[in-house]
Amino acid sequence: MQAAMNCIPRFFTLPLSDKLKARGNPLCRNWGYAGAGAHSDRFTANLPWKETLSFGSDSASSDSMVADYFVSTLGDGFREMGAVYQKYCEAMMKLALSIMELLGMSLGVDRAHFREFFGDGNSIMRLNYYPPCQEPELTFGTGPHCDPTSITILLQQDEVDGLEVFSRGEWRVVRPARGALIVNIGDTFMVTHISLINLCLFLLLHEIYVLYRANNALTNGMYKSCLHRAVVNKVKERSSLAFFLCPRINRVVRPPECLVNEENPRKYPDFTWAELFDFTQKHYRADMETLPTFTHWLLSSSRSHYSHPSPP
Ligand SMILES: C=C1C[C@]23C[C@H]1CC[C@H]2[C@]1(C)CCC[C@@](C)(C(=O)O)[C@H]1[C@@H]3C(=O)O
Ligand SMILES: O=C(O)CCC(=O)C(=O)O
Ligand SMILES: [Fe+2]
Repeated sequence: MQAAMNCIPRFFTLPLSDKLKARGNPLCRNWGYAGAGAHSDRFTANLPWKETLSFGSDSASSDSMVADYFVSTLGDGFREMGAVYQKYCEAMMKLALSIMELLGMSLGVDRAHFREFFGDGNSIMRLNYYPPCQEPELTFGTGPHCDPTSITILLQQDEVDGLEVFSRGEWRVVRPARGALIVNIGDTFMVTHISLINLCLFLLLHEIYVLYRANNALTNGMYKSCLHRAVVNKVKERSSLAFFLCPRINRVVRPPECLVNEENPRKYPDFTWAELFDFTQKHYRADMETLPTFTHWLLSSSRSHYSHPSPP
């Protein structure tokens, strides 16, 4: 984990000409380097005070996808960095699937259920780099949002506050703890009537702080996903590593039968992860209202709902 954290400033302090080699990607518009005032090609206001490098991490498609991305995009001089992030993404995927197994056990479904649902997923790895800002009160590193993805495993740089979660009516600092990972649950994933205490105890034993309030498509409207943000400061740069677990791009997101009944009718239409992801990339900047806004957008489109052809 430390090697992965140390590589962040090594990349972002490169000359801009080197970083721009990673801008854009033919495979996925979300991948690549987004420069100072990230996403200026996508948004015209409230640009986040950060630079990011995002890339795919699909264990199913190749066992050297991340390493290959760094060498093919940035050159042979980045072979070692690619190897560090290849290993890091493999470890995050392994952890994420174990968390999914735990959630499956807590839900009373077969422990392989979510492992299979996400095992061939199109996950995203993102390096966040937040330079110091002279007027931090006028901007955000990453504005208030719920991750549209399924779960996020976040590693924060030590000793620099930045991550905040909205809980019990106020913004609360999630203080970095050496060696700790933070797991937050996003719009796509389901956390249902599960004994979250057990989940927290399990994860805390592994020094993983679980930020949850999750409801989402697969929960059929029972909880809200974790609202969080990253603030910046005048003095210290800050880095973070976000591993976003996602299902396969064409996987249909729908709640299990046991969550839908007369008292609890379907609240979200069937949709594929590609539809939600594309919505956040082409039509709407993910915030705390992404899922309801997406649902309204989807229902007002002509596509038939609730009856997506069953996934391949
Ligand atoms: C699917 C994604 C879109 C974002 C990266 C991943 C999960 C988190 C999303 C994001 C960070 C939420 C805040 C707004 C955003 C535009 C950002 O600040 O980067 C979002 C990402 C994105 O759309 O690139
Ligand atoms: O940098 C952080 O602490 C949070 C980043 C985040 O929320 C994100 O990238 O989705
Ligand atoms: Fe986030």
